[in-house]
Amino acid sequence: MTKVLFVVSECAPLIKTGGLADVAGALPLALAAYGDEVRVLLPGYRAVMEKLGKTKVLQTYKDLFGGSAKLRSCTVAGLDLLVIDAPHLYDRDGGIYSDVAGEDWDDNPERFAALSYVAAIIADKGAGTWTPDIVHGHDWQAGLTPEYLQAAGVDVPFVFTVHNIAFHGNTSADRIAALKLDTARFNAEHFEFWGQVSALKAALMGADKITTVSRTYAEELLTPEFGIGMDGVLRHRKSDLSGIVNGIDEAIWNPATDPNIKPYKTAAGKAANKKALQKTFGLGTSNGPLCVLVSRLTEQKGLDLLLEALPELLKQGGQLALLGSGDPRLEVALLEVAAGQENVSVKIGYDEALSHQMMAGGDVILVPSRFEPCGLTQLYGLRYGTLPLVALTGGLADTVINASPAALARGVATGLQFFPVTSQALANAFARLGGLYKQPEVWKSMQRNAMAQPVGWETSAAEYHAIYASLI
Ligand SMILES: Nc1ncnc2c1ncn2[C@@H]1O[C@H](COP(=O)(O)OP(=O)(O)O[C@H]2O[C@H](CO)[C@@H](O)[C@H](O)[C@H]2O)[C@@H](O)[C@H]1O
Repeated sequence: MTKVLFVVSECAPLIKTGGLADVAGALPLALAAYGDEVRVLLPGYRAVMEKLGKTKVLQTYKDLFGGSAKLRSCTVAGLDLLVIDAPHLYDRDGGIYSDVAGEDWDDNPERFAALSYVAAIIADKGAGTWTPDIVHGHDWQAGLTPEYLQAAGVDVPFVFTVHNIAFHGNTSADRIAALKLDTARFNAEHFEFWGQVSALKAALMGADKITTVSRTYAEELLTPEFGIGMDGVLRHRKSDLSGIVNGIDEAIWNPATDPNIKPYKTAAGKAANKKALQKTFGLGTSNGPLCVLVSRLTEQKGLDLLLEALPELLKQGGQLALLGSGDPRLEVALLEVAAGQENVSVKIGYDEALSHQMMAGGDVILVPSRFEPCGLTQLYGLRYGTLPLVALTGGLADTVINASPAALARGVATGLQFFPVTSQALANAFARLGGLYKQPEVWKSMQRNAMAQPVGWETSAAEYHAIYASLI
């Protein structure tokens, strides 16, 4: 049994802004099946503290980056949590990374340095009677952990997973002392990146093993196009880098038992959900496929490509129901298109229950991302018989079997992929989609394939387990 400390800035069902939280909430439970014991170290944001119930105080810190703090332990939804109760860092209005106006918190470097700093204390002194054999950090928020481990002289292996390389956690060099970092290590071998402090670089240089969330993305990361400045560092660490595809929590995402929908065991049960979804989105009926999209609205997700290719979908009789929030300009652009099209409906906001209803009621889940380390919504789609139409990139390349003539002839297709990732290629894919939708037998067989594809955590949890075992 390996004891693993997850260090992560969000974790479902306590706090979620995106896929990172899903992974942090589901992987510990999947690892338990392999005998690994995971505790999740998480900042005590106001929304988290409200959900904790009874906790036990394991440690107190007089001065954790500007104020006193406590480490609390408790169990929520089967997850063993270690929560940093530090009101000066985490108890505030607004989002977990940004204020009410959407601006990043000025003290984000300190807020997440504190997370990494406490991780090193736990690796050193334990939390109660529990001491980790491995520390496993996720994304830049956990990135300074190896620096603090090193400073404390703690020799616990550190595994780092890249969920999204686009966020570097950079800050100016004049904060080195405030972040309790060692000036002597402000160099290219450690946490310096183009004259700045980079939490991501610290992790990539300091980790014993680096993983990312699909095999294709692990290869893409080595190229300038996808490495977003870190490709050189990653090429340097190539022998320690691997890709492990994400799974989904099959208990929460199960069309046969999902409390948010009219449950179904075969794709035939989707019809009633489609009707309900059209009503929710104010859409009429149509003879084409109902496409759904659930996403953070950022440049990464390719919404602009979708807007350009949309006329072809509508020409095929298709409909679009979209749920998302993020970039205000994208929000406005999407709402404007929806206002002028009876077959397009957009809801701005974050709505977990509605996202389930969209998986159940949609014919197609769209993921036109420019880059996608893994992607989770296409996996939900597969499980719900909602065929993914995705860009051929990252995890989308690894999890969807394109309806090519060969795949159709062999009866193995589960969705559609388009490449290059351009609006023209997406429009072509919509034309292909229209053709497939008009062939009910082909469509039904693709739905059966999709629903039969394994999308759980078993295989991937075994791969993480093997990495931990290789380090101790
Ligand atoms: N408005 C909304 N309402 C309700 N639910 C919403 C929502 N917007 C997004 N979601 C949910 O948030 C999650 C998004 O996860 P993704 O993996 O698709 O992308 P994300 O870029 O956040 O994750 C990053 O990390 C994950 C985890 O490793 C990688 O899969 C991914 O490629 C990488 O970019 C899904 O569970 C989705 O349903």
